[in-house]
Amino acid sequence: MSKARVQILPVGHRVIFPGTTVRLAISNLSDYPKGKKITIIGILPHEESNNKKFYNYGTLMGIVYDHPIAKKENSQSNFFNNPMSSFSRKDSHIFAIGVERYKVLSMSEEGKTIWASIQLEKDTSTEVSETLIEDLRKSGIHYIQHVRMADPVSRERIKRIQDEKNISNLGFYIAGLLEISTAEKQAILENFNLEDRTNQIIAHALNTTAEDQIHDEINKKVQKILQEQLKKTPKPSGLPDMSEFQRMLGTKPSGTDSNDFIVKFQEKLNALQMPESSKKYVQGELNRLKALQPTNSEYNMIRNYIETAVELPWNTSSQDKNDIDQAQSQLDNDHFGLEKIKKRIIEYLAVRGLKGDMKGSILCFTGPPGVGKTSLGKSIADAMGRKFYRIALGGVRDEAEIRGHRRTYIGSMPGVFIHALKTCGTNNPVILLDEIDKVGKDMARGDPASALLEVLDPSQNHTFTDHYMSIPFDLSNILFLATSNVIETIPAPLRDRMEVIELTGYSTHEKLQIAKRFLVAKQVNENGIKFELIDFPDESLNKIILEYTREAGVRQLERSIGAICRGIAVEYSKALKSGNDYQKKIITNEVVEEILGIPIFDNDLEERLKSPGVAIGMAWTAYGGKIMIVETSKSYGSGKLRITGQLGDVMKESIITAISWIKSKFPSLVKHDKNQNSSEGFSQLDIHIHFPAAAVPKDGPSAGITITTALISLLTGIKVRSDTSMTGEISLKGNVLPIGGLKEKVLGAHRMGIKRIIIPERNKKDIQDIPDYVKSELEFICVRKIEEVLAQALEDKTILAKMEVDNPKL
Ligand SMILES: Nc1ncnc2c1ncn2[C@@H]1O[C@H](COP(=O)(O)OP(=O)(O)OP(=O)(O)O)[C@@H](O)[C@H]1O
Repeated sequence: MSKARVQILPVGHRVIFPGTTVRLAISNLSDYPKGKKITIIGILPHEESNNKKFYNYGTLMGIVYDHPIAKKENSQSNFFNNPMSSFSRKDSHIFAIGVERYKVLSMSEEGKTIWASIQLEKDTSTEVSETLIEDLRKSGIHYIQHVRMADPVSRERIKRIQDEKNISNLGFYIAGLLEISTAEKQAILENFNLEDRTNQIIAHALNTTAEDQIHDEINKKVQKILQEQLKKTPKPSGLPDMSEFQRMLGTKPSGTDSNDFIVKFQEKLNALQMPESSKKYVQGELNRLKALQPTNSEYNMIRNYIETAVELPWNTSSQDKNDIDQAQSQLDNDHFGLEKIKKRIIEYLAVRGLKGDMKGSILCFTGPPGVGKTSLGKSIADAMGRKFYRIALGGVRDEAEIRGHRRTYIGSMPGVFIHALKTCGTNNPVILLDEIDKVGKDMARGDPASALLEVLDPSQNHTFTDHYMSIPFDLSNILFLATSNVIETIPAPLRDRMEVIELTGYSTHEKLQIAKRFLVAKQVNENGIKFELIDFPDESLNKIILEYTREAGVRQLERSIGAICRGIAVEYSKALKSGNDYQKKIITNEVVEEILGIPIFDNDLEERLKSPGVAIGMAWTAYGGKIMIVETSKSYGSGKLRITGQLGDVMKESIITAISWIKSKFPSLVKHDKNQNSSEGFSQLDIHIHFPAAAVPKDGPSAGITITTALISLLTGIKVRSDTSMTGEISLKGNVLPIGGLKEKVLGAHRMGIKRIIIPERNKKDIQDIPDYVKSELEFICVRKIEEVLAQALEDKTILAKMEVDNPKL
């Protein structure tokens, strides 16, 4: 092997092959003058990861004057005959053509120039079959046609590939075109077995083509070439494994896992008991999958489809328990109280069990958050021995989320019901449609409510066809339940399909029982503490209920108990680590404050009603009933009325009505001291009426009597009782008119420690809906006229006598 000493031109991450021409940027052109002796340079690329480290093999280049692409073949053949015959220079670039590969023996730096003593290297084996040469040409042309076709010189390149007689140069030429990494190109350069290298180049050319997502047909050609290759050439050592190419191409040979899943799909499909027409459809898709190349854009989509289809529980169901006693004890074990609701659930389950189908209305648990709607659903599933799945409907705006996307859509998926069935693995789960009142109606993307209706309709749902699946699936074995916060916003056709079961908020007493019997145990367990090591006395649980939560349900209460348990868990694990004994921890009020911080709510109504002009009303909200304080104030002025607290129009009208009534009934009260003789009344005063929690919008007529009472209290200076709350609309004549949502309002007031409740006489009948333990702790005062309200609510009843004196005729 001939040795030489040459100047080295570092070329970064470029690998230049023998036989290829390149344009190189040169920093100092004068180093390469025409006719100067240095005419050969060594090109040595850096290793990709490290700019300082050169590869050991490079290509010896001759600098050429006439650019071979411009000067066509003559110059090139001249050059091959005599590399030093022609040189080119142009601006700060030179053109150079690769001649021979070399190995670096040693390197040295002299000033800015790098020198290396090198040894030229030739192929150790030069034997290649005609077919391999043909395959090389085909793969090169194929690569250009499908990856580099946009290049303006692609036709010349194809011609060159067709014409090149020197197989080594042909391979290097193709390798030079490939968009592969420096390391991969360098590996080709350093391969001195011609046949091996040729195979290597073919593999890269085909692999890159496949990566570029070319058409199916081309893949088939690729596959054919590879198969021929496999048959004709015994695998030389060092040649990458063909199956590896095929893996890269995504065309795995048989016997590998890509075929395994097809075989598995087929087996599963054969075993499935599903309608014949559906089976045929899935079989059709499976046949398509078998014929497709994995690189085809549809391949994965069809694969996912078949996977879903064969995994759906076409014929798998869980055995119903149908044991009413067991169902009753399951419900009792999971929930405190809720007797009426449990009774209705048991009836429902008994009827379902006898009829043997799931047709009939759907139970919809309605009520404030955290009152156990979801957990009742779970208990029902457990009682029946069925799987449970919750679908959060809140915010579903797109029909496709229910009915699935058509498969033409990229990233398409089945709808929530098919997904639920696949997850459950049985075709008769209990599916809870959570927050059915929040199902949006968005005309732009279909109507999810009507899609839902189809799912729930027993006359249609046995052939529910999800758009993604395209084949019907029988949903009639599913037991549907629903939850909602309010009934009013459930789309009417859906509401008609449901039997509404109302859950009201819990009283303080009930919350305490729920906490003691369920929540503490649950949280202690979830936080890894031993039950014997923690004691929650009633007093501290009550503290949490009253001072840290203000809710109808028990969600926040459960969270607070959880937070305390976590605090104790930290102490406990520290003690364990240091080997100390851990004494049973009693959660005193102090511990509660230590962990939860200072109390969030002060429930001292007495304090708030210390001055006249404040009265307690009651409001109904989707989150449960609550008390609503009305505050009023007066100042010298000109009859201005200011109302704050985000009130709706109806509520504002109540204020006007209240003022009119006061003006007509109480002329002397509204006269201001400053001008005793004026008959203008309010005209001497500015009145401000405020409803705290200003950020929450409020509306409705039921605050009428509360506003009137607050104003009378303000004008007379007589305080309103702090143990009394009220609700009722007021008419201009001072009649108290009935209101809605009494039960929730009363429960809300009861939670806040109210003892007396003033309600319209015509709402008396609603008292029966209020649980007995709440009734037993409350005094209900039913009224017809506002005068009765005042007599009951104000601390001093003499106001009534004053009214009569003031205006006996009215
Ligand atoms: N009566 C009860 N007895 C025992 N635990 C209860 C009772 N009511 C509620 N819980 C518990 O309170 C927590 C909250 O209940 P759940 O999640 O079922 O409320 P929800 O009414 O479904 O609320 P949302 O409307 O926000 O979904 C659960 O841990 C549940 O077990």
